[in-house]
Amino acid sequence: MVAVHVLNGPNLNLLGTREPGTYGSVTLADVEERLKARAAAAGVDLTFRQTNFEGELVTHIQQAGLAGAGIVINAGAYTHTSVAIRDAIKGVDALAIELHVSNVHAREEFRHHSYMAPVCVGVICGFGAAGYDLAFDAIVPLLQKRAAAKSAA
Ligand SMILES: O=C1C[C@@](O)(C(=O)O)C[C@@H](O)[C@@H]1O
Repeated sequence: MVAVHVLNGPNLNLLGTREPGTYGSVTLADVEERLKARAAAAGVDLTFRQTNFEGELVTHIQQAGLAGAGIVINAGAYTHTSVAIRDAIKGVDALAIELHVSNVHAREEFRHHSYMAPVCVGVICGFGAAGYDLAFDAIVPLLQKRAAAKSAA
């Protein structure tokens, strides 16, 4: 069974009430519930986490990567500031997708740069909370392919 860890960084616990014009009205609990149903239907082991602390997010990445899980990560503002988060993804050789609810490229200049993007498989942004579903649908076949290649080796 493939495993996916959906990791959320600072302020994402406020999704649904925080700047609704930018982030929409869907809450993180709504997203978690939807993804859990999706994962159960697809036979995927899903872990869903949120933290406001950079070091804790690093630990969550390490735990996911070392367990061989794929990572969907919305690191929030740490995307634009954190070398530690990039190093964690790289350090455990994680298969990761960077996710943003908003289109960061249509926003302030400081949101255009991501420390994580070069160590992720790809980036999904600008599709609102539906981006979580898109990322889940994108990462599962990659993990299945990786698992099949490992068992054939
Ligand atoms: O906290 C966030 C949320 C965000 O990651 C998004 O999901 O659109 C975009 C970031 O720039 C911002 O700091």
